[in-house]
Amino acid sequence: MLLPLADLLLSPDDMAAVDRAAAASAISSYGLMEKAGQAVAASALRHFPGALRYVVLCGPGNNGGDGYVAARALEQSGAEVGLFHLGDPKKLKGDAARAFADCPVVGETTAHYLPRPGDIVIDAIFGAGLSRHVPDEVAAIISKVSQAGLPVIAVDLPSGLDGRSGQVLGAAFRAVRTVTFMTRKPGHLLMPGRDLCGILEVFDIGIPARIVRAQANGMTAENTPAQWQADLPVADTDTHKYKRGHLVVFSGGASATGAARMAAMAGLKAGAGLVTIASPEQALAVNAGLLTAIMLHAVDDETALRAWLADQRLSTFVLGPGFGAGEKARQFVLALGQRHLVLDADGITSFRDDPQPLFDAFADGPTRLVLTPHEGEFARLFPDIAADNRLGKVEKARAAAARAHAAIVYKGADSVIAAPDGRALINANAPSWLATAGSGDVLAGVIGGLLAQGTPAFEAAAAAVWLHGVAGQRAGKGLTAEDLVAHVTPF
Ligand SMILES: NC(=O)C1=CN([C@@H]2O[C@H](COP(=O)(O)OP(=O)(O)OC[C@H]3O[C@@H](n4cnc5c(N)ncnc54)[C@H](O)[C@@H]3O)[C@@H](O)[C@H]2O)[C@@H](O)CC1
Ligand SMILES: [K+]
Repeated sequence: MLLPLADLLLSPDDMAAVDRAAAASAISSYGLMEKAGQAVAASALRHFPGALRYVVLCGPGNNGGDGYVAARALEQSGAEVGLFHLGDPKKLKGDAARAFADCPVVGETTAHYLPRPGDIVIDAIFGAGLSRHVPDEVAAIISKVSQAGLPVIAVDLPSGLDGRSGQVLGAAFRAVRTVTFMTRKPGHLLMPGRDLCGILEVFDIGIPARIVRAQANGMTAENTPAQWQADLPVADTDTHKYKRGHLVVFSGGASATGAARMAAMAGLKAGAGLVTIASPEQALAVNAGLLTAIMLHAVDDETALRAWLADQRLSTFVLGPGFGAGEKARQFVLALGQRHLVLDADGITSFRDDPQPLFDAFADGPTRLVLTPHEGEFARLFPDIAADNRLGKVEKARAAAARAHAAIVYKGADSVIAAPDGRALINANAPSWLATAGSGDVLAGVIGGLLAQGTPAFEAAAAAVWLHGVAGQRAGKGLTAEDLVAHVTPF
């Protein structure tokens, strides 16, 4: 499927390839820089019309080049402009050298910048080309500007932010606005990058969409309905409940049943035709007392589970919420055969020392396993991937998905959903108050509910994360997991 251009996320390397391809197709690269710098100046004038001075900080590459164009445009608008270079501007090359030569403002070295009240700082020090920790000199300017409390407009990316991973390389500006070009980068959505960018503006500087698409690998995007809407179950009028799938949620013991009930209710609300809680005998009474629309079945051990599994209509399972980590969880998971499974929380932890049998059990055919680890659980299942500092959250989730033959929901404020084939989506609709006890149980249930209705694993996981975010927005601040369940609605 052709993803909307606005949803695509290009890594800095992809974007550099776009630049080269644009230049190779006779598009003027200086023309692009001109439009980029003009867009920055326009944004500064529009959003900060009362600035006493626009201070443009220019670095040694094309990000600095955009800054020189912006300084010229601001000067030509009649505004007061201060220009400061990092290093010797005579050493600039290519388009940046030309932008410097075309800039009428006389600048001085960044070390001489003294913040004044009323300054608006335009950060054009580093953008997509930042390749290592910022030098001390830049860290010092960042801290000077932040201590003065001045508003910062970042060109492309706040300097110090890694556009691929969203991580800070040494130190980074905290911008009130970031003006970027053509498409966003993963670092604009991943944390802490998303917070450091402030309000993001994406300007079309005129690179044809076909060039952007050809260079983007098409594999990384924001999680939006366009990615999975077509794969969601369609409610046709002659549907009966068995056609809409039978979801089973495993319950913990008598003192730990709430999580499973939350997941089961969420699965039902996401549209599963039937939902059963598989409960230990000792917890049947407490579960029965608190359930209405959800069925109950006693399952105490692996033998009972295997006998029950003769019913082929039991298509999808959720194991983890409240279940307790240990050998019983492992046995149950490995008994499921060709079924679909959402493995969450304790279920994930149960495989911490020996995950390979889990990965092997779900290796064949279309993806049947969805894993929903938060950061700690991710490190238990994929310790080497978690510890690899060269990888950002997207690359980590992608590597884990390929290894586990599973759709991965790597949870957080910036949940990443990844598929074994390399597709990855970054979710950005979750309100901060969604991080509450039981929230993960609801998410696991929604994924299960969609899987049970035949939505493919990656799409079910991505849609569920998005629906979960919407439910959180609707439930509002101070929500409990029960409120969240009440606000889950199918798309
Ligand atoms: N993507 C596009 O289509 C366009 C991009 N443009 C701009 O071009 C920028 C990318 O330009 P560049 O690739 O030149 O990259 P940058 O300008 O971000 O930085 C590269 C320069 O910084 C140096 N550098 C990198 N990390 C450093 C560190 N930690 N300490 C000291 N020096 C360091 C490099 O050696 C190089 O000289 C974008 O961010 C954007 O602002 C625009 O000019 C117009 C078009
Ligand atoms: K910048």
